[in-house]
Amino acid sequence: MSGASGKPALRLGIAGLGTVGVGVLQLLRDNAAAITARAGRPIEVVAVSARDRTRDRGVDLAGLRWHDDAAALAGDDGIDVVLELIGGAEGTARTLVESALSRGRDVVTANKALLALHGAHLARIARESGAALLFEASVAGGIPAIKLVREGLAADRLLRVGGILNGTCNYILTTMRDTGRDFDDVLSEAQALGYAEADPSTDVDGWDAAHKLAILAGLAFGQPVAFDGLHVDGIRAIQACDQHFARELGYRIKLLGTARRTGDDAIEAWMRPCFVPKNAPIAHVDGVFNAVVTEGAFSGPMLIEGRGAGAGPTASAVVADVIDLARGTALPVWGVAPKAEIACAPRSALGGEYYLRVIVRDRPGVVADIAAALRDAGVSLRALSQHDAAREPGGTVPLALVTHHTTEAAMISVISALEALESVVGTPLLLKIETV
Ligand SMILES: NC(=O)C1=CN([C@@H]2O[C@H](COP(=O)(O)OP(=O)(O)OC[C@H]3O[C@@H](n4cnc5c(N)ncnc54)[C@H](OP(=O)(O)O)[C@@H]3O)[C@@H](O)[C@H]2O)C=CC1
Ligand SMILES: N[C@@H](CCO)C(=O)O
Repeated sequence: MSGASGKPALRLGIAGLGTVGVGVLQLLRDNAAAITARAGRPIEVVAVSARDRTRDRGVDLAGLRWHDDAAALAGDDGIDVVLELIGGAEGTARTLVESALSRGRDVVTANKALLALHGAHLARIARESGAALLFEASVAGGIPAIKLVREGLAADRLLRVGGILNGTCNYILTTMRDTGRDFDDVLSEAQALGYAEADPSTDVDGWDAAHKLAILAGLAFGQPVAFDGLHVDGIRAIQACDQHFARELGYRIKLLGTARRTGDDAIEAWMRPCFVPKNAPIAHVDGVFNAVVTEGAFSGPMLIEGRGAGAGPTASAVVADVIDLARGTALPVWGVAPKAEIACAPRSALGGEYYLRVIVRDRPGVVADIAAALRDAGVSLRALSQHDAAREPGGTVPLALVTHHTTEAAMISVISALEALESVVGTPLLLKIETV
């Protein structure tokens, strides 16, 4: 088939017919005329694959070739572009993408784990074969984060990228803040509402957001980031008392990612819950919303907020990539010719102001012991607060400490010293204070 332009249709093969795959089919059908006009040619789905052929997916699959083995889409010569919408850094998704790229077939994917862990390798395959690999949907769903960093800011020297990159965590932290409820309780609600997976660890332990941060950092700094050096903390340790202290001290708690240039060939990158000043724009990105933050030497600071997940927003990003391919626009994976991976600074090299929450047995001398641990590590205190209403029947009570600027190495040594004290219960919680 060819369109009014006389150009042949771009033929798609879709692997994965879940939330995103079905969303793409629906978007391509519902918005076909506008998409054809923008792409300059028709876009046609010709083949699909998923695990269960018999499942009713609420979309009409009549006339589409079905592949039981998704990896076979890579060798289907009736396809111009493979859409990998299965997920996972290994297994069928990886095999399919590698195989399609090495045959010179263009690939569009929403798979952040695959890009974060194997992006350098995939970029090499794509470069050798001349295939394009596009992944707009892999970061922050419907927000055009990749286009912002790789194209919109292509002329700039980016100093920092990051943001709130996981809607599940942002929903949980926002609900904990607004209701005073505990993490486990709100997580169960998020699962019931379909925001969090039955196994929520990829989201709540910070990995999903860290994958997205690694991709943004790779684009911002023009070379893939060695993912195993990225410092990742999730939100499981946040308690209702931490939300209380945040409010009292003038902050909000956000799972925040930052990758920052620290030298010509050096970056720091971390994904962790942080205190952010309550008046900062990012403090008001709430619920399931995501925000992408950039800071350029020329463009200055920027924040874009939007929906980071769901069928519609994610499909919009996937199809935008398809339109680019239909127009003949495709850039190198990391925006420049492939380079070696860049390492992140170790955690001990990080620094800043910190919030430290300690559960203590409330008796004379406890604060003196804590002050001694801070003194011994050379850490200066800015504020101290006790949450008396949260006193447990056994006499334990949460204490919050806010430090002046110090090193993370010093805070790690403070925590070790505190854990050795008989008057300290459990593991203290350390959160970075980030002024974004
Ligand atoms: N959901 C979202 O909001 C977002 C998702 N993404 C990413 O998009 C991708 C897809 O996510 P999502 O749609 O939510 O996932 P789903 O779990 O909803 O769907 C996954 C699909 O992949 C199919 N599948 C699984 N294993 C295989 C296999 N071995 N061979 C063929 N098909 C297989 C499943 O088949 P079957 O249906 O038969 O079981 C299912 O149709 C992931 O990389 C995800 O991280 C990115 C941004 C947002
Ligand atoms: N699970 C992710 C969406 C997929 O990227 C989130 O909660 O933001």
